Amino acid sequence: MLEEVKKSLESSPIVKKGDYNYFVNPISDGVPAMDPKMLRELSLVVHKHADLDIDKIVAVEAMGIHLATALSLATDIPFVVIRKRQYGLEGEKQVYQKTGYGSSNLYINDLHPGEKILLIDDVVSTGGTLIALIKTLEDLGLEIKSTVAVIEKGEGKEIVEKETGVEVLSIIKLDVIDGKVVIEKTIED
Ligand SMILES: O=P(O)(O)OC[C@H]1O[C@H](OP(=O)(O)OP(=O)(O)O)[C@H](O)[C@@H]1O
Ligand code: HPA
Repeated sequence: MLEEVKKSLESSPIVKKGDYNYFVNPISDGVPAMDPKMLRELSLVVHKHADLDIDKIVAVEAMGIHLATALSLATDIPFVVIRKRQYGLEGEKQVYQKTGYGSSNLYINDLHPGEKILLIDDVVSTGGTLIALIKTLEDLGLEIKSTVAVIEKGEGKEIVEKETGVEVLSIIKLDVIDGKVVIEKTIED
């Protein structure tokens, strides 16, 4: 399992965003094109390891959406997207997100106290995004049954777990070393 995913990640080009070494890959960017086999495989692995006793899958825009869609199709569980767009709907909650190379506001809609959720995103790196979201979702009274970051870059998972007390399920751990993606482990190893 995950051999194609590992190969694809290892061949990711690295681009600089300021000082930040940003890898470009189908999972995290949709560039180059995603092989559906790879997406199916990732969805299967999440399916196997995550707690799916949930009401909703919650995707983070933009690059959690395809992962949530694949999981939703495989499980028949509905998904909702935490958007970068503000709608001004009643109950909409704004969250400030800061990453290693930028920041923006995120907007939470259609999540209600007591609902059980799986939160999914493509990458955890500085942890800024997941920390802000987990804290807000808990304040809103949501029960986070699983938090999935398909790719764990550097110390992202530990940072989030230390700051929130919530476990992060990561499928592949990697780092960017000397201008290359180095895979450190996968959940299947
Ligand atoms: O752990 P962090 O340092 O917070 O980084 C992780 C976040 O960065 C990326 O999002 P980005 O804001 O680039 O948006 P995108 O999904 O629209 O590419 C990624 O999709 C995560 O949401
Ligand atoms: O290096 C990265 N590549 C793609 N997406 C990301 N999100 C945070 N860091 C990265």
